[in-house]
Amino acid sequence: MDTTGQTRAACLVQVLGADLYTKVQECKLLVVGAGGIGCELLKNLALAGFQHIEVIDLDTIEVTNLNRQFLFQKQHVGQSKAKVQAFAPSCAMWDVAACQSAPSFSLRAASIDFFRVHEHQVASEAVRRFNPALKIVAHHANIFDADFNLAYFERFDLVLNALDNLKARRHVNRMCLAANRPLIESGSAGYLGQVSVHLKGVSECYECQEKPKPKSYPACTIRNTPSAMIHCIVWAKFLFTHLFGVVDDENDVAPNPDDPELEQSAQTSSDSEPSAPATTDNAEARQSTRDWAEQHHHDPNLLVRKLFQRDIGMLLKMDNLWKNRTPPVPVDFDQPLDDTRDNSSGKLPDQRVWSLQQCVDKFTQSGAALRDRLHAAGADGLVWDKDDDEAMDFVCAAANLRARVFHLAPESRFDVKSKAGNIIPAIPTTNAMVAGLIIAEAYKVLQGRLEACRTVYVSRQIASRNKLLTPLKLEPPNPNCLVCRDKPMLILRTNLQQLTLRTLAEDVLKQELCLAVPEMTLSDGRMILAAPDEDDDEDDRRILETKLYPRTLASFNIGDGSECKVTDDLQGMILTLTFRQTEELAEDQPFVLERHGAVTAEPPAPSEAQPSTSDAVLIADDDETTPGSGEGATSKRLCAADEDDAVDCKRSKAE
Ligand SMILES: Nc1ncnc2c1ncn2[C@@H]1O[C@H](COP(=O)(O)OP(=O)(O)OP(=O)(O)O)[C@@H](O)[C@H]1O
Ligand SMILES: [Zn+2]
Repeated sequence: MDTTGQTRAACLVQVLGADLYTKVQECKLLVVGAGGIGCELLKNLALAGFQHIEVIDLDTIEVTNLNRQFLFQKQHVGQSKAKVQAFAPSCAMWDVAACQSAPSFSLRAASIDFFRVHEHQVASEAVRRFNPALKIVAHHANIFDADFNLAYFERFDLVLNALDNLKARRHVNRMCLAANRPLIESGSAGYLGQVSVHLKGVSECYECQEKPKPKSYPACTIRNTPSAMIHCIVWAKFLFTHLFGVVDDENDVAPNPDDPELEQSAQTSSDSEPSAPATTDNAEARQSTRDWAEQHHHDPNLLVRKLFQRDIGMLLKMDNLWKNRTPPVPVDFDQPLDDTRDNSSGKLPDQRVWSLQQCVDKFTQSGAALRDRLHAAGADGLVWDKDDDEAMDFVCAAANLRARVFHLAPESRFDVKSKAGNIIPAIPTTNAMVAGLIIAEAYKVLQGRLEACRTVYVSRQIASRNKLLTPLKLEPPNPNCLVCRDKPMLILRTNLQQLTLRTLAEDVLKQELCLAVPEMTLSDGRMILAAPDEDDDEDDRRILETKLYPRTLASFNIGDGSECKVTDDLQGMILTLTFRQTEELAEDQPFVLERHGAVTAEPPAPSEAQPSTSDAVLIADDDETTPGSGEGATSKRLCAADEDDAVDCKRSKAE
């Protein structure tokens, strides 16, 4: 077989039939995400004969992507994923000869062969002719950008998601519903994978079934009484953001004298022995760690003593906390630090557990480097990233120092990184299977064989039918879905005297409901929240931040039973929110959102064939909570997950 585009086309016509091949050629595709699945998908799309593709990805290529994102090579590190992808398949377009010469017919193996052979010729004209018709437009951008609006989505026949986070997936789902475009969703986590098809009015939308929320921990456990290494890691990440991120005292990790456990104990013991004062009279306890650090020029040598000696001393004074717990032991910096734990022999540096002295050294070295970077960054501050070595060293050292203080087993940098970065092993084979399944479903959508579309699960254990893949019929839309149901209504139960407009806008609307640019209008016509306008200047923003956001809902005359209309023009969402006054919510739960007027039809029962982990597959790699951008119902809880949703929850480089 020769390798001309013509031969390829002839083969495709034979395999697909002329009708479907024409549809494939004419189909305008949007691919969102150009990572592990996205790379495989793009290669498949090119080989499958698709000719009009736009791809959007906000990220740049990292060395850690190279082991499984085969369209990328070493020289691409630092470049836009979307742009390199757009270039690679059209230039290096699939040398069929290379495929055939591979010992087994493996396209991925062939691609590696191809790149090895043609590394310096990828742009050559000879190769270009393999698929001269393929046009890929690449956007190095965030799918939330206003440019990708309804009109943009309407330009496509089909949207394919290859994302890694819930927030972006939810957004694309809404855009596809608004534009009435079919969406094929995909995800993988280790050996598990999933592909699902979402057709407006025909099948469930991506949000018809609620997804599990990222794990969070009570703030008091994190600040005062950690009992597991993950608590120390969450603490260390908040410490990083508090010290080096945008100034926000919500992220302070200093001992918390308002721990409800202290109050309870104080009440129960009020008749007997008085509890030690919770150090509220201590000026240092009231000063934020960030202020303290700034006052001391972020001196890491002073900081390490404050955090692991003085602050621990403060915690020890809250003696009610230690009645039933082993009290922490501050690091004694005046004694030689115990260096006995050295299990390094034969292990890679990242797999070694740092000694106490090494932790202190790493803390001070990375702390000094981060301080300098903070000075250069100015008000924007730094954002934690597991692939930023200094940031990772800082978190690893701080978490391990805290672990030792609280008698917890220290962990290697490798283990801390997988927890802090919420790393889920990514297996290229699973990604390849998922990408193949996406194409199979795309063909059915193009043929209009909607009844033949399936949600397909890839599982490790061969299911009862002795197959790795479990296809399930699509479920009809959930009549209670907040997103695809007509005129959805919600009830917000909260203390209207306490809940601020900021919490409503940032935590309820943006975080919980995943709206991109929400607006709120009360039933008397007053608009209390407007989407930012291009003409908005600094003053407008300052007014929102300093005058409107801190106001309670009651101060806007919102009372029990008040209603407001919430809209999001970008996502085409309109919903009604009814406020209900309550003072009975738990301390760490400032509000509860409920569906109103829910249709009582039984939600579709999960099929037995569905792998129990299936839900997690699509979102298991998700971590949305951004310290500093509000944590929704978790505002008194601290999330294990990473900051910036989109770019975090990375998959590992393993396998
Ligand atoms: N809001 C968004 N807009 C555009 N692209 C996004 C958005 N959110 C996530 N993505 C992209 O989706 C892709 C998902 O790919 P994948 O799950 O393989 O993660 P990865 O970032 O490539 O891998 P790793 O996390 O291990 O570095 C990423 O390239 C990411 O940049
Ligand atoms: Zn729905």
